[in-house]
This record gives sequence, C-alpha cells and structure tokens, in this order.
Amino acid sequence: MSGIAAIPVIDISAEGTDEAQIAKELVDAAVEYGFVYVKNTGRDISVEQVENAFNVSRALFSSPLEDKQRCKIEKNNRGWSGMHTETLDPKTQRVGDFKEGFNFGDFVNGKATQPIPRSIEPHQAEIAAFGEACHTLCRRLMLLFGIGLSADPPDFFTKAHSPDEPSGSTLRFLYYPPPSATPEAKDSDVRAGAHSDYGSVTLLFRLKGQAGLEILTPDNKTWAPVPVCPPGTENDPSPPILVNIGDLLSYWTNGLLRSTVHRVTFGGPGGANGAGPTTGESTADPRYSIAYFCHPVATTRLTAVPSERVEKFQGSLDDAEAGNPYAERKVLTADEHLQMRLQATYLQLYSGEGK
Ligand SMILES: O=C(O)CCC(=O)C(=O)O
Ligand SMILES: [Fe+2]
Repeated sequence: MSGIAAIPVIDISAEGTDEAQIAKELVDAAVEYGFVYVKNTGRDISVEQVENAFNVSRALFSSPLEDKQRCKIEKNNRGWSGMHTETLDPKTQRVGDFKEGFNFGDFVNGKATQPIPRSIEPHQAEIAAFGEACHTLCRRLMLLFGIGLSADPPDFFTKAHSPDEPSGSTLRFLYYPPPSATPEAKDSDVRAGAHSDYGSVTLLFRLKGQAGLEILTPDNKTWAPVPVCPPGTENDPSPPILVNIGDLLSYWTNGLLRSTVHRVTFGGPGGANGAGPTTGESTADPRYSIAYFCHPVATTRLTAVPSERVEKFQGSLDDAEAGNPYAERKVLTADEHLQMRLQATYLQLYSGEGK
C-alpha cells in the first residue's frame, strides 16, 4: 500500500487570479503527475449540473437491459457497453472491465444523434448542455497549458479543439456494480484496467466516498489512490474535477506533459493489487463516475507544439520505456490515434479485424 497521490489542487477561477501563475501551476502538475484537481466552486460547471448528470446516469444504467442493448456501442464509439465489453489492459486482464459505460457523441439542437434509452429521453438537452460546459472548460485549460508552455501562439491547442468540427470528444457515464453483485471477480481482477486516456485532456467527476481510482506514481513503481476530496476541498460544494492529460497532449509536447497510467480497482483491504481505499472512502457500493474525453478535431496532425520548453525536452522515450507504451509521439492524425486505441480494447467489436 502506498500513500495517496499528492496531486495539486488548483482554483482556476478564483477572483483576482493571475492567469500566468495559474498556467504555470497547471503545467507543473501536468509535468509531474499528469493529473491535477480543479476546484469546483460551481463557476465553471454548476454544482446542480453535475448532480443532475449523476441522476440521469443512475436512471440510464437502471434501464431495462433490452433498452440498453438497443443502444449497444458501435465502431463510432457511441452507445452502451455492458460488463466486460471493454478491456482497457488486455495484456494483463483475465476478463474485461467490471463496469458498464455509455458514450454520448454529438447533440443537435439538444437532441442526441444516436439511440438512447427511453428513461433519459426527457433529459437530452441537459446532457447536451453538460457536455458543452465540459468542452468549454477543456478549451480554457488548453489555453492555460499554451500560456504555461509559452507556446507560439498560446492558443495553439485551443484552436485545434473547435467545437464546430467533428472530433472524437466523448461524454461518458460509467457504472461499476457493487462487488456483492460480481462474486465471480477474483482478487487479481480490476474494475477498469490500467490505461492512459486517448484524447488531449479528460475531466473526471466522481462522487464523495466512492474509492477506486489509482495512478501509477511518477516513479512508475507503485499504485497510489486518488481521493475524491483531497485535503482542503472537503467543504467545497462539489468535489473537485479531476483533470488528466491524455496521450495527445503528451505527443504534442514530446512527453513533457505526462499521460499517466491509471486504473479502477475493487480496492479491498490490501486486496487484489489495489492500493486500498483512502480514509472515508469505500468500494463496497455501486460506483458512478462521469468522464469527458476532450479530443481535437479529427483531422488534426499531432506535430509538436511550437514551444522552446518542449523543443528542449528529451523525455518522451524515457516515459515510453517506463510503463506507458503509448507515450512515444508518432505523427498521426487525432482520429488515426483514436481508432488504434479503440481497436486494442473493444476486443469483440473488432474481432477478426487486423489488430
Ligand atoms: O471511473 C473512473 O474513476 C476512471 C475511469 C477512466 O479512467 C476512464 O474511463 O478512462
Ligand atoms: Fe481513464
């Protein structure tokens, strides 16, 4: 068991904040941990919006099975994935992830452009608005990363994330059944296999008390739990939004910003290979989380960002050797990269195709 990850907590919207200072703190956290907590005081995404999204998620996953199956995930990465459908770490996992997921793509005029379960039909406009708020926050973070890296121009990343062009950006609801519902799980099984995220940046919303997320610490040797409410945020109106760097920001920066490997465990007492839950958190209950995977416009080529600091940085190979096989930058388009990652983890969906 190792200590909790000392991921910094940053308030990017506090009154009178110095943008350059915030940008520096964000870049420092991304370089060291690949993760940062953004304090959620309701200014970026309202507390009610987050609560409502979790309510809609509960309704969605408790829909009748046939209704969810009607919306099964397709190669466009939209729709419902049932237990074990995704295997985030196929080299290590005995069976797929112990979770269900639902990926939302584009909404047009507040209506989904994909099949959705009946229970959430009345909530489409709210889900659309939540996804838009997430994308806006991600673009703001991109600008801060650009400023913090002295990129030329500073909006290099932001411009690649126009909301008006097709991209792999995905709002995803996640449901991990309680361990009591999966007695077949073995000690070595995990709720979500070890992986790095595929996009540029991910926003992760979690619920107080629900443990399970762990990161591979920067020395790449131990798993450390990532508490939902780190010290100093206990009394905030909503837990902080956990932001993590995905593969694409890592490619763009030659590995300077870390796309850190993470997973979700059952976290029993010293159990599995879990680091064990943090005080006040448990994995006994069903677990819900919401991720917003922000991706650049699909045709974006992943060439290095013009930044002196990035040009001088020579760490990408080290990172690739130290546990994240996707850390080494290759010049692909954003969409080529996404297709490569999906084929590696949705084993049945792509079975029979050259992997
Ligand atoms: O549910 C979580 O806390 C993390 C999920 C995750 O890492 C992912 O879906 O990429
Ligand atoms: Fe992830």
